[in-house]
Amino acid sequence: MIRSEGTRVKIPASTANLGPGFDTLGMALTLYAWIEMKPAETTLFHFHGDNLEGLPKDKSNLIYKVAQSVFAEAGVSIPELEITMYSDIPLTRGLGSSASAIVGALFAANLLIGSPLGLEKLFDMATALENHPDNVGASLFGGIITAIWDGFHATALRIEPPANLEVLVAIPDFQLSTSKAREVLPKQVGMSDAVYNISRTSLLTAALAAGRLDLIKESMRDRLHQPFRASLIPGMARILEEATLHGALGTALSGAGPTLLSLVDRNSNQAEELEAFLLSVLANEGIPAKTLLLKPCTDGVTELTMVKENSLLDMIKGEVKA
Ligand SMILES: Nc1ncnc2c1ncn2[C@@H]1O[C@H](COP(=O)(O)OP(=O)(O)OP(=O)(O)O)[C@@H](O)[C@H]1O
Ligand SMILES: N[C@@H](CCO)C(=O)O
Repeated sequence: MIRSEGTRVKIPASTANLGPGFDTLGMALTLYAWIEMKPAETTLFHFHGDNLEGLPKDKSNLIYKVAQSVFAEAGVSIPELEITMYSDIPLTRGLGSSASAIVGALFAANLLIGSPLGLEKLFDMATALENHPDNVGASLFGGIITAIWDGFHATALRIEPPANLEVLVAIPDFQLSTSKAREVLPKQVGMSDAVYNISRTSLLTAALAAGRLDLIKESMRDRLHQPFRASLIPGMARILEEATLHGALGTALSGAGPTLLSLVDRNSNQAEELEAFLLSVLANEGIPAKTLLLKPCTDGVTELTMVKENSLLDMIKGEVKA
């Protein structure tokens, strides 16, 4: 059954890796994108906000293509779609914009045809498109996720974020694509570096599950990707080294960067000092940046109730950041 009135969904941004958990750990964040999808006579896009500028508005768009993959999987034909989107998630900055588009498109398209595909199937499809499960798992399930991918199936376990955890992100004013940030990584790693990361990923996962914020500082360190990516983000090495002196529980590159992410204890009252430190280090390198104080988002992608008289923009007016 096709819903002719269309569907609306809200998708959280995400951060990936959390330092050592390369391609494994993800966390949903309280920063969102919204997608409305309807069957139409001719394919049409309405993009709102600064974060979608330059994206294609034809059938080559990722959201259109992902929606068609859902219809093909379910044996349904809806060749023309009207797609409306608003996003507060900056593009190509390490906050999971591509994962939010993929998860939103999969979820909205599946709802449009009566949800024949289960969440686990959508997770496999999302991971196959993104190539790793960390961002898409967080946007799909919410909270903190630890995930694996065998090339066909993704498996994730969701962890409830500690109640006092906040997330300060410093978003540099330049884009860095995931593909470019993966090109600088080595093809092989040494055993001692692998052990360094496995042990920290395990400790960090257990610390987050147990609410042991005191263990975050040491367990967020990484040797598999951040040292190689540091050359792409001036100021990053100093921030990773010194942010804990300014109130961070731990700091990491968010996803493939260039955003830098610090975990903060809400009760520490040090977010302002940390924000000033992050901005001054980046400014010293000649990089303008902005900061956002976010929380882990406990919900994954959600369906919004369609109210015909209310456009998507009317509906989300009170919620958007920009
Ligand atoms: N709403 C959208 N519509 C179409 N394409 C999109 C949309 N959002 C993101 N994309 C595509 O995803 C690309 C960004 O993906 P990329 O993986 O490089 O960065 P990111 O997802 O923002 O960061 P990270 O994966 O490090 O968290 C954009 O250049 C664009 O091609
Ligand atoms: N785990 C991925 C996240 C970015 O998409 C990476 O670090 O390349």
